[in-house]
Amino acid sequence: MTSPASAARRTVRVDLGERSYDILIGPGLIASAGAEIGARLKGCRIAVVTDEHVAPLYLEPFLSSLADAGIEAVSQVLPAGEKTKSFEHLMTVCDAVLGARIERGDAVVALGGGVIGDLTGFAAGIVRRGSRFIQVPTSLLAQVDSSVGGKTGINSRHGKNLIGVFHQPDLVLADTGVLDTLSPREFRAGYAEVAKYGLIDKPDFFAWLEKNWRDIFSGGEARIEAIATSCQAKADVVAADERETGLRALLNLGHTFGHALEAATEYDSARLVHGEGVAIGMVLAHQFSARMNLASPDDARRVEAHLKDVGLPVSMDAIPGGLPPVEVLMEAIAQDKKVKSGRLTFILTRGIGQSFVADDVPASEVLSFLKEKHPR
Ligand SMILES: NC(=O)c1ccc[n+]([C@@H]2O[C@H](COP(=O)([O-])OP(=O)(O)OC[C@H]3O[C@@H](n4cnc5c(N)ncnc54)[C@H](O)[C@@H]3O)[C@@H](O)[C@H]2O)c1
Ligand SMILES: O=C(O)C(=O)C[C@@H](O)[C@H](O)[C@H](O)COP(=O)(O)O
Ligand SMILES: [Zn+2]
Repeated sequence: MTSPASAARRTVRVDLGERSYDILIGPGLIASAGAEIGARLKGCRIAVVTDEHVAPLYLEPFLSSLADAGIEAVSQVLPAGEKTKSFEHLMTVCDAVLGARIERGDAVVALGGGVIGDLTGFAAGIVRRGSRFIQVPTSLLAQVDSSVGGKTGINSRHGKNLIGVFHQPDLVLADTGVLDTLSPREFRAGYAEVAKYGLIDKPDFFAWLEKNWRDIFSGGEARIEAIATSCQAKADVVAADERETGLRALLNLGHTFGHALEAATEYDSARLVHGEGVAIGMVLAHQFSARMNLASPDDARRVEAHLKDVGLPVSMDAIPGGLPPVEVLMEAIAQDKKVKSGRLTFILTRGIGQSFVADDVPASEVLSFLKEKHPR
């Protein structure tokens, strides 16, 4: 794969019939948000939801871009971090949207990372039985993954993302300029989801990442190329299987283990964030595939080496503060949304870029594998 000639704005279309939408990718999109939104959603008012880290950096520029385009807006700022994906904050967002008399034809905007996107999208999906929704993702993770595809929701004490709806956005504005203020830890976490697309079914993209990841971290054309490639990969899967009846489950590579680890660390972002859980989960998925004689252990070592190179955690013992016993992880795994008739479904692999959906994975095998890997 070669780098593009210029870092100009890119557009990826998510093809879903009457619910199709564009993902605009490039620098300066917050400054031109008013014009982009005004051109598509004529005469709408807007409720913007953001978090306390993003608000001081980007709320005012976003609101003034709307004001310049003659769009009236209200805003709601929430605490940052995974714990915000809760009923309490869902209620706050619904109250703010209704209190501002945002109508169905108006729009609810998520300005922030995946936490704000998932929560706000859920609120937009249920307020007035479905309101228009715009994603303005500000983290790498949100730009390459969570802002696309319409999965929205909150966490439950029974597990991650267990309460939510599918609700597609009408537009995604991914301003790549804002990624310069993201912490290195959060940038790395988002990178795990970028690498995921290579590991699912794009071995050439994974090899390109192994070579070019430093350029992605430092910004410029390689970063935009990686974001656009990721969005296109996700858009293709979502267009083929919007509601995860089959193929879309591939996007869950590393997530069955990762979500169990997030639940086990009580969604404490100081200990583990989603992308870190996915990084550890993808290494575990490759190691488990090797243990089941589906793939070579060399592939698992290659995945581990690359994620370690970029500075991501690659094993459970990298999680600070210890973990509950394996049986607790197994309980979270049993609540995974891919479980069918009580049988576990995992995304396993035959090698780099050869992932597949494995139904009916024996729980006993998973348990003994996790016992080997658990730091105790
Ligand atoms: N719906 C989906 O398809 C999907 C896909 C992947 C992940 N997710 C969800 O997304 C969430 C993780 O998203 P995330 O990694 O963006 O976490 P996040 O929303 O917590 O954002 C990470 C941190 O970065 C801060 N931040 C965001 N943008 C910033 C910027 N430009 N400058 C400075 N700070 C900034 C945030 O305030 C936060 O502290 C998880 O809840 C995960 O389950 C959903
Ligand atoms: O969009 C999807 O489909 C995904 O699985 C993307 C994942 O990266 C994301 O973390 C998603 O929220 C997980 O979905 P879930 O259904 O396992 O909760
Ligand atoms: Zn994810």
